[in-house]
Amino acid sequence: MNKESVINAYLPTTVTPVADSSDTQFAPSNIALCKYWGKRDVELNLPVNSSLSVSLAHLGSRTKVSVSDSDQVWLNGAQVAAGDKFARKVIAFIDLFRRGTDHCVRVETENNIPTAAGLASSASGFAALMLAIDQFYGLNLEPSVLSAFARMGSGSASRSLYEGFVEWQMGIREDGMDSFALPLDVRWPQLRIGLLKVDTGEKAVDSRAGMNRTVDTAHLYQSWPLQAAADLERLHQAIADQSFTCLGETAEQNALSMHATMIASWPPLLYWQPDSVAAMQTVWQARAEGLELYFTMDAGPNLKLLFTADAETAVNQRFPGLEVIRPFG
Ligand SMILES: Nc1ncnc2c1ncn2[C@@H]1O[C@H](COP(=O)(O)OP(=O)(O)OP(=O)(O)O)[C@@H](O)[C@H]1O
Ligand SMILES: C[C@@](O)(CCOP(=O)(O)OP(=O)(O)O)CC(=O)O
Repeated sequence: MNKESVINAYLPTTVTPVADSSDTQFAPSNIALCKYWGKRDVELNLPVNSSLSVSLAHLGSRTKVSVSDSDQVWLNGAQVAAGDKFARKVIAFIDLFRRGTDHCVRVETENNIPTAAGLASSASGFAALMLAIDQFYGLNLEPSVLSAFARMGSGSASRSLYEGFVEWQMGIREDGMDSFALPLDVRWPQLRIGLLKVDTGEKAVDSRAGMNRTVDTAHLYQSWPLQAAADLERLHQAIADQSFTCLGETAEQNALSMHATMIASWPPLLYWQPDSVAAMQTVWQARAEGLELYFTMDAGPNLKLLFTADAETAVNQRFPGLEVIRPFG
């Protein structure tokens, strides 16, 4: 099944831009505590496993779509060349929705997180774009449909439609319309996330290519779906009990297990840099000294530290200048 045929079933045959649709739409970035790693359908971004994330509050993408004389994509105030991969992906996504009409669009987007550095810019980017498209064409789609459509842009974008804890159910349908995310009705005001930026340059192998390479070449990947299912269950329990130890241990082991499958692929994929490993060792040393501090990492060299409000001063002493996010305000 392709994206067009899935979307056709949910949209009118032609869509027209709404006259005064000039609002900018915001979507937060998110960091998975149980990762999405591997697809059962590459075209629709249908995952092998369900995943669970926490959104990064004010960090994310702001996007606006308007009518223009030519198709244009602007990122952080600069026009992106039409042939650039970034622009091509954005316009290809717009094309899924503007069938039957001949207008051109100007897409303006701002990321207040580094782009393509393993800090989940694709998640907030496609979620904000989906919200902007929904408004631009006056579609008024339900959140679950917005999430499923955003997933076709980038899997992790399905979770960036919401604040707080979010679960993306893998679903079983062939068209993937049961594969969308929903927020968890639980808050954890003491939770803190520290962004430890080791390198914010664009990574050589993006998540999509890294994920496909792992599924195709790593025998170790066979153990991943079981690990992810068990971790998801443990995270639900940890969140229900507000047990930070269980949350931190599960998230860290989940991230390291994902990285183990990457390292076991061919050619090998190692997103870590020496400073990433040094930071992990500092976290482990801090824990050995009694500080409740854990980390998670996506497909990149940067760490996201997990801790609670009472540990903030001690964490800052070990990681001076750390950018700290309060996901629940
Ligand atoms: N504001 C945005 N609007 C639309 N698309 C975006 C936006 N920001 C990023 N993207 C898309 O996301 C891609 C980067 O995704 P990639 O998965 O490589 O990195 P990441 O999302 O930063 O890292 P990860 O998903 O591993 O945490 C960009 O090349 C672009 O296609
Ligand atoms: C490691 C991850 O960040 C992978 C994210 O992958 P993407 O959502 O960027 O992949 P595509 O669906 O191919 O666009 C884990 C996660 O966010 O769950």
